[in-house]
Amino acid sequence: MIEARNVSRRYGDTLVVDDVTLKLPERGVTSIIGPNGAGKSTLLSMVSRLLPLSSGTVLVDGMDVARTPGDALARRLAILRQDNAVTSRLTVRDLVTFGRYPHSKGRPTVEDRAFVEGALHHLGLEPIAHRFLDELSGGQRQRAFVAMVLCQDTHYVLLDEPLNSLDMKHAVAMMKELRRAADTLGRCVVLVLHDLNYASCYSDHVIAMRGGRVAFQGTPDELMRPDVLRDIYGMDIGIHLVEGKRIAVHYR
Ligand SMILES: Nc1ncnc2c1ncn2[C@@H]1O[C@H](COP(=O)(O)OP(=O)(O)OP(=O)(O)O)[C@@H](O)[C@H]1O
Repeated sequence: MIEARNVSRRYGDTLVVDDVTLKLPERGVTSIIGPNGAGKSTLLSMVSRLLPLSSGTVLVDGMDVARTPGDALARRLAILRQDNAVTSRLTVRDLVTFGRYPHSKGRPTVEDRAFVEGALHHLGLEPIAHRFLDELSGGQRQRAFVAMVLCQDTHYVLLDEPLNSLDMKHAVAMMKELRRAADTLGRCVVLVLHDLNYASCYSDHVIAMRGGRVAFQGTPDELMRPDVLRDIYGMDIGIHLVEGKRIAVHYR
């Protein structure tokens, strides 16, 4: 289980994550939503130790992330960051193979290669596996980074805005792939999402942040109510039942 205890992060005098205590569900898909600047990415970065905490503790399966060796954490938790800079000339297959590093230490086995091919297949990347990352579209590159993260084969999969740059077809395919990881592989998938309808249709649990704090936690049905959404976003959002699902409409 991932547990945050009284976690805060400040920049100068500004608290951007303010005394957050929460336990993430051990399995299934959890989405973190909320307005720009609410602290979602900062929280995810602290959970994965990309960013040090100003105060508090994060435990992953009871291990304090501040004191856990990097390779031990990398075998349990993988993260997709929002800003994936491409610094060298890698092919899609090279990048995805990097995801196996915590297991292979740079010497991929037959099993590692099978994971790579599986991830390329599941993200629809086989036709472009030989292409260089700096020659791809934004959405193709995003799918390659997600494949790398899934290839790490960790129980905890944290993804900061995985739908960035994806068209509708690829966004739906991505959410179905993440649901598959949760449902058939038993993973704990945690996503930062901006689209309420993807969050509500594909998640088991939703956490909303606002002003550095957790403003809401619950099921998609509990989230998708005008009063709850007004409290989170400070705007009127209509909810309509479509094919039994609560869909948010905010183009008014
Ligand atoms: N390096 C930094 N120095 C100062 N302030 C920062 C820094 N990084 C983030 N912040 C501030 O921390 C706050 C939270 O940022 P964060 O990226 O966690 O928000 P978010 O909820 O993920 O937002 P978004 O939806 O826009 O991605 C913002 O006000 C941001 O300006």
